[in-house]
Amino acid sequence: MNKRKQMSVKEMWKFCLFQAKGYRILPVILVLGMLSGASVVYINSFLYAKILDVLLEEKYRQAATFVVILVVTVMIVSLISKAAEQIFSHYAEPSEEETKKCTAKKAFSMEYEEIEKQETIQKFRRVRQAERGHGGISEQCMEIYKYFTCCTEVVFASGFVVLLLLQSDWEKESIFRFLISTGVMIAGFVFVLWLGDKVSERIGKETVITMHANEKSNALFDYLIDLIVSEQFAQDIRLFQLKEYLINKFQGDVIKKCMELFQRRAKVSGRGNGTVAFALQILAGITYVYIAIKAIAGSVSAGEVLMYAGAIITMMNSIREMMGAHIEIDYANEYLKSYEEFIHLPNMHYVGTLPIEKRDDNQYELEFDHVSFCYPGTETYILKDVSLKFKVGETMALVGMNGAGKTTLIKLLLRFYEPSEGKITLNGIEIGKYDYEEYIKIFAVVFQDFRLYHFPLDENIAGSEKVDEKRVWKVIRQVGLEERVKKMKDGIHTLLYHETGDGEALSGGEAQKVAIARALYKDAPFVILDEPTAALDPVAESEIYENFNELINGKTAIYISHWMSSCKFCDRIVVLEEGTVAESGNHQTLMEKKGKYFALYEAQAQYYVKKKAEGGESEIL
Ligand SMILES: Nc1ncnc2c1ncn2[C@@H]1O[C@H](COP(=O)(O)OP(=O)(O)OP(=O)(O)O)[C@@H](O)[C@H]1O
Repeated sequence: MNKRKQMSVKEMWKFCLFQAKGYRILPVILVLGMLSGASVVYINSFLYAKILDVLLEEKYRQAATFVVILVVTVMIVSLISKAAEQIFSHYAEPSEEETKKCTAKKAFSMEYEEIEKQETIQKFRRVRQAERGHGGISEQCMEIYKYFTCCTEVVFASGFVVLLLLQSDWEKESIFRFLISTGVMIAGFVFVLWLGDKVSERIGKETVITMHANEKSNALFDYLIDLIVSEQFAQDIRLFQLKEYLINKFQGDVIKKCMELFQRRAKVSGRGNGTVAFALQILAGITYVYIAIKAIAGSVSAGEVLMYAGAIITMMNSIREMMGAHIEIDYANEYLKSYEEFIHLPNMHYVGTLPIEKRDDNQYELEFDHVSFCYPGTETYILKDVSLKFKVGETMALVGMNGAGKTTLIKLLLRFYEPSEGKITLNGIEIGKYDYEEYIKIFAVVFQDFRLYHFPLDENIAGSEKVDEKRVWKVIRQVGLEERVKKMKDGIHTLLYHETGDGEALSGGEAQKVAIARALYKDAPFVILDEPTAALDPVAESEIYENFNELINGKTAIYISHWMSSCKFCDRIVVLEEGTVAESGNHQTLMEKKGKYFALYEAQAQYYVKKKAEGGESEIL
């Protein structure tokens, strides 16, 4: 494993200042909080010592005065410390939400190709994992705040130790003994601080290893939990009796390995913390002996014994807390690195800036010019030297066997991927040169594996919370869903499905109609329908075909289907075979040609033949 770079104190300070951007008061709050938080204990120790000393001297009035000073000072300083902490966390908290929003924004705006990559998924998981556990940005702020407070406490405690060392009665104590004991104490402190740093680094390393392993196991856990609540899988799990199989996955290797790492981390942490605690205890012992010697020699009073002992205990706690904070900071630092990396992942194809010319006549011409393509990381060409022109206002059917490359061709058109060879142009300009957001607006697409969101129906159709209700009703009517929607409990505002509340479920065909309605609502000049009627009943399907021209309303339409009779209404049919254009023409010419299209049509027709005149064509019902 590479040596990780720990966050230095300077970096921590810079981080706090970075967070304070826009809140100029924050560094002042930080310093005030640090000083007040660290001083409370020492004010206590100091004044207790004073009270004890004057009580022993039977100066009760003076003792009462010290008590009042103690109460008032501690109250004021504690209030300042708590207020500073609150203000700091108040400003740090929103930054957490901000990072979540930024992560989601980045993830949603990433190219499809990037989202498919394991590497990206892993980076995203890392960010999510850190957001879910420790390591968020606000937590980082609070840990740094805590770390600085502990450091200040240690500095104050060191001041007390120096005070203790200097409080010598030189007539009774030899300079030699003073130097030896001072040397031992300083060496002890330096050693404990060094040991604490090493141990926190080691535990930090283990934490990060565990965290990385936990990403995998969390991903698996999330998936398994999704399976439990998914209606889609609920049937299969019961029908195929997958209960045992899935329960075993909860105890699978990935999860076991993660548990082992958690145990190992606990061991390392237990051992490390134990060692530091032991070293601290020895150091405290030495210091107590030192204080006792001084007390016996009469160099320090009873109250001062109490004060120094209190300071030593506080310092031990501060060192322990400092270590804990350092581990958390280190861990959160790893998260922040992942976050930075993720947010700054470059966008590959979205670099184009040309605006799309707004045309009322929809004269947009798309062309595939000798396009070949293989998916990233593979060597098999899925499309080979495809040249195609999409004529304005034309309806074109794309047919071919499974895996012929039909959907791939559409994905290239939508810039989900870039062609490996050749180019795709819009009105003569390569599509990559256009601004992506504008480019994608000219397409309304229904994919075969479309998804509806578990949000209200109208928002699903409009793709926004701002809904033009008239238009929603229009497209609902066009796809034949009007009666169904009228029966829904909140009409077009009805929540779909159950994931985000008590929604209404749709049948597969109804969902497909909503997906088509969504495409129609977009009112884009290009309509792409990939197997748009696969889930529709025969009546709904024939209605869609009969009204197809009305539905697309003179737009350019690309239509993928395995149902050959539904291609007949298209102006042009393109047959893809193993990634190449095998044939192109209208139904009549292709049937007369008796080539691939004819073979596909006839293969289907034999089951649904209406009539077959001698030597003539069959007609699929
Ligand atoms: N993301 C991907 N990475 C690698 N290969 C892929 C990817 N997506 C699809 N393929 C491969 O590309 C080939 C063509 O797939 P495509 O989905 O374009 O076919 P299709 O003609 O639409 O098929 P169908 O009629 O079954 O929908 C398939 O062999 C498939 O395995």
